[in-house]
Amino acid sequence: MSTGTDQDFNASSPLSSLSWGGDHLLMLDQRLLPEEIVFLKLYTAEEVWEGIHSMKVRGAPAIGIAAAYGVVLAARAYPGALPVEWLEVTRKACAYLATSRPTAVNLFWALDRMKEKAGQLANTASSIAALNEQLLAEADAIRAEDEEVCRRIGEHALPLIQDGMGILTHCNAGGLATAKYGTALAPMYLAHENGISFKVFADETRPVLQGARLTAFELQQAGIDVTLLADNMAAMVMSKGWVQAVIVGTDRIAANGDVANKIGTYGVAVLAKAHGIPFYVASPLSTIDLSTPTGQDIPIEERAAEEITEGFGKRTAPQGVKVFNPAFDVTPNEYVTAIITEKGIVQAPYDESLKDLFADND
Ligand SMILES: CSC[C@@H](O)[C@@H](O)C(=O)COP(=O)(O)O
Repeated sequence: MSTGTDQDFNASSPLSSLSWGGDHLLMLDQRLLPEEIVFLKLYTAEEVWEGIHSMKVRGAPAIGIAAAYGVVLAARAYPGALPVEWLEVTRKACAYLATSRPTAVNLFWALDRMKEKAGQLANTASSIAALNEQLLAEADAIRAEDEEVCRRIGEHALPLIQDGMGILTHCNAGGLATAKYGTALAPMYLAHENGISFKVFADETRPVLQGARLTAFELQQAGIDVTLLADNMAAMVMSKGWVQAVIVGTDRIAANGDVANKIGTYGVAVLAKAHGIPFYVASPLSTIDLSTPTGQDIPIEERAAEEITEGFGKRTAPQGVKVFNPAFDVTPNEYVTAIITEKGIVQAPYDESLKDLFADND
C-alpha cells in the first residue's frame, strides 16, 4: 500500500471515495477527513479488507464497490493460473472479503455478483489476462451503476424538498458513502442545483462522527446550508419547528421494512414521530434484503470499546469501564414514512411494496 494526494480536491465536484488506478484501487482514507485528504493505493485484497474493516472506506454502497475491486486485485495476483485455479482464487477472495464487516448487505450483494460473473467467465476459455479485464469491467459496472442509482434516488426524492424546509440527517449517506451523490444526500444536491433554498441539520453521529467529519464537510463544500448538531440536540431542534423532514440512508432493509442504519437512527425516528415529522429512508435496491425477514435477523456489528472511551486519541472514560458499542440499530417499519429507491418511493405495507419493487425487475 502506498499513499498520495494525487487526485486534486475540487470543491465543485464531490470527492471520489474509490477509483481504479490501472493496477491498484485508489481509496480515499475517510478516517482522516476533514483535516486531511489522502488517497491510498491498494494493491491486494488484504489491503482492501483492512480498508473496509477499519472504515477507511465506509457506507454501504461504497464498501460493496471496494470489495468488488478487492476480488479483481486478488485475481490479478496469479497471472500464471489456470482458469480453474483463477476461479478458485476469486471464490476464496469473495469469502474472505465478506468477513470485513457484517451489517451492510451491499457488501454481500456485490461479492455475490462478482462470484457469479467469475463463474460465467471461467467457462469462456479466455486467457487469464482477458478474464481479469472482464472481471475488472464487472467491478467498474457496479461502480457506474451505483452512481446512476444514486442520481435516480435523488430525482425521485426531489419533490420532497421544498423552499424554506429544514431537513435532518444522521451519519453520512452522501457521495463519500457511494460512487457519487449519495442516497440520503442525493436529493439535497439536486435541490441545491435547482435553486431550492433549504437547511440541513447534520447529527454529528457518535462515536465515529460521520455526520461531523463527512456530512458537514460534503455539504459545506457543495455550498449547502448545513448546521452541525451533537446527537442529543435533535429533539430540541425538532421541538422548535426547524425540521420538516428526516432523510437517512441504510445498511440493510429487511423484507418487512425494518431498517438497519447507523446507531442513533432509531432514536431519530422516534423523535420524528413524536414531533409529526416524516422519516424517509433512501435506499438502493441493493440494500434491500428480502432474504432477511425482519430487523431482528440483521447482524449488528459491534466495534472496539476504544471508539467510545478514547475516540480520536483522547481518553474520555475511566480505564476498564464496561462498554457497549453497536455500530448500527434497527428502526421498526412503523416509524418509516416511506422508502425512496431508484425505482420510486414505496410505503407500508412494506412486506408487499418491497417485493413489488423486485417483481417489476423481472
Ligand atoms: C449510503 S450509505 C448508508 C449507510 O451505510 C450509512 O447511513 C451508514 O450507516 C454508514 O455506516 P458506516 O459505519 O459509516 O459504514
